Amino acid sequence: MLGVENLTVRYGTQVALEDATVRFEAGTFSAVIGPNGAGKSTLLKTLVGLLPDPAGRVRFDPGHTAQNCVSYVPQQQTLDWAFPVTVWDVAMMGRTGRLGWLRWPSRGDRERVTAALRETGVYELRHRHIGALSGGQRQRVLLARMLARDGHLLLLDEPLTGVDAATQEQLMALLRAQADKGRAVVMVTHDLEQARRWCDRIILVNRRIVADGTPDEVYTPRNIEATFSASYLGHTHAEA
Ligand SMILES: Nc1ncnc2c1ncn2[C@@H]1O[C@H](COP(=O)(O)OP(=O)(O)OP(=O)(O)O)[C@@H](O)[C@H]1O
Repeated sequence: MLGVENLTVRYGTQVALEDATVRFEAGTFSAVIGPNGAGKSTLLKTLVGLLPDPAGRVRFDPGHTAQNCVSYVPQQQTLDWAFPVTVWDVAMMGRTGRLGWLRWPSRGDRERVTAALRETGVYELRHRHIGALSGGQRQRVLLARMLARDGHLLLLDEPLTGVDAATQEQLMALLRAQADKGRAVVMVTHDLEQARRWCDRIILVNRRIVADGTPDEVYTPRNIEATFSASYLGHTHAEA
């Protein structure tokens, strides 16, 4: 459905991602896993068109574009939760593409948003200001916006962060169901165990793609060490 070929992304002189080739298929739930600074968010942002791709390494199947098929859920902490809008407004952005009334929502839009808010369990909170939500509720609202958009490819950057165990289970089941309905779901996560339980496919990243396959294929001591060891040592020194 969508892939990158030999993708290298630099911020100035720093290489965030090097020679990455990966393809995401319909009906599959993939986890992108790696240490802090490994280039995971960079991969998602390139797929969704938020970073320039001068070499044209992002490839969609015919008829698909980032605009018509991708739903992207950024990291929660990158958003401005003080913005004066309600839960309903944010979910409606999934339909209209923006806040405000530049495009008046149709009845179909309102029905889709209602269904998405019910599916994620925040319909009762629809009139509430987004600043007055807990971390888990915020994540549900972002998922509602994603569902309302009806994309074929769902990209989520650390959806489990700041979410309690019971809510994590619900979110994972919801994403699994989306993949089972034929969507391609891609989640960045630090949680190796949740990824093993719910995902078909694991992609280990540490500036390069270290491994790509089923959890059993990918979770070998050698791959885990190649992905995490150097960075963990680096963090330990930095924090000491
Ligand atoms: N806008 C930017 N300008 C400069 N450097 C950046 C920018 N965004 C990311 N980087 C750097 O690129 C590298 C990869 O960052 P990225 O956010 O993709 O990592 P990540 O794997 O998502 O990390 P984390 O798990 O901490 O969210 C890091 O070294 C980061 O400091």
